[in-house]
Amino acid sequence: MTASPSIHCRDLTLSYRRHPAVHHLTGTFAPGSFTAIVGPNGAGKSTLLKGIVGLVRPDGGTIEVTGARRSDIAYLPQQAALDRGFPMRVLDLAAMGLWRRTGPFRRIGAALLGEVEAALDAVGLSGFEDRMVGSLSGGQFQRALFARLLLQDARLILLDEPFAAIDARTADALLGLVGRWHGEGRTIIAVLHDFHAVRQHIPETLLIARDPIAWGPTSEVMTEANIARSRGLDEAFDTDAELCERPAA
Ligand SMILES: Nc1ncnc2c1ncn2[C@@H]1O[C@H](COP(=O)(O)OP(=O)(O)OP(=O)(O)O)[C@@H](O)[C@H]1O
Repeated sequence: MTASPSIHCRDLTLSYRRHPAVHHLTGTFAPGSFTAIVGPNGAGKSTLLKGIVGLVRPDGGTIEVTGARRSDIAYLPQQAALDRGFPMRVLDLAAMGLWRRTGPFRRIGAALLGEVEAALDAVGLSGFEDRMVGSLSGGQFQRALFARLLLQDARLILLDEPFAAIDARTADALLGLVGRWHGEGRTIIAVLHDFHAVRQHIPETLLIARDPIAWGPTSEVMTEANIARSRGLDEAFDTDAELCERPAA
């Protein structure tokens, strides 16, 4: 396996129409680290992931991804951002994860088909291959997306609320899968709202409320004092707020 990717943020500000959603963030997602991004609604968590994949450009500071090309990042957006109406079988959705290896519009042979079936089996979706994605429940759809991630075999994986609106058993199964990816040396970042799961399973945490509150080992970051501070900055994004005039460090 190649070296694990890392991400360096230096005085990073990400904004919408110059109103900052992520404000002066400095720190590193280390190679092979597994980090939760936690914070109140509107704290800039999704925006930070979008910044890492290049969907939102910094208007202050920098983000540097080392050890992976942006096109090689596996990024799972929030479910709400995904269109499930597209007529596609579960098998085809999962097989999209092979895109880097097969290129677009190539038929997949028996060996790769076996890999797709194995990935669906790993997420508990054996027997669902020919179902249309629109007919799946929310949790089954999430499992299918994880099968696609498995096949993508990326070294850098970004997950935006991957366990929202799914039952505890499915969340546990998928969290176990993510834990295995971490064990394989992949670098993983997950936006999560379940503090209990974060404390139990995720070694590193970035707590953010537009401005960074704390970043480091989860037990040091997820203190009552830090969480209270983040709540104090709740809904920090305000379209009437002053534009960010603080010069980059
Ligand atoms: N496309 C956009 N245009 C304008 N403002 C946006 C856009 N996307 C997000 N914002 C604003 O930026 C701020 C940060 O949003 P973001 O989605 O990053 O928050 P979040 O921490 O992921 O929140 P949640 O927990 O509610 O998903 C919010 O106040 C949001 O309203």
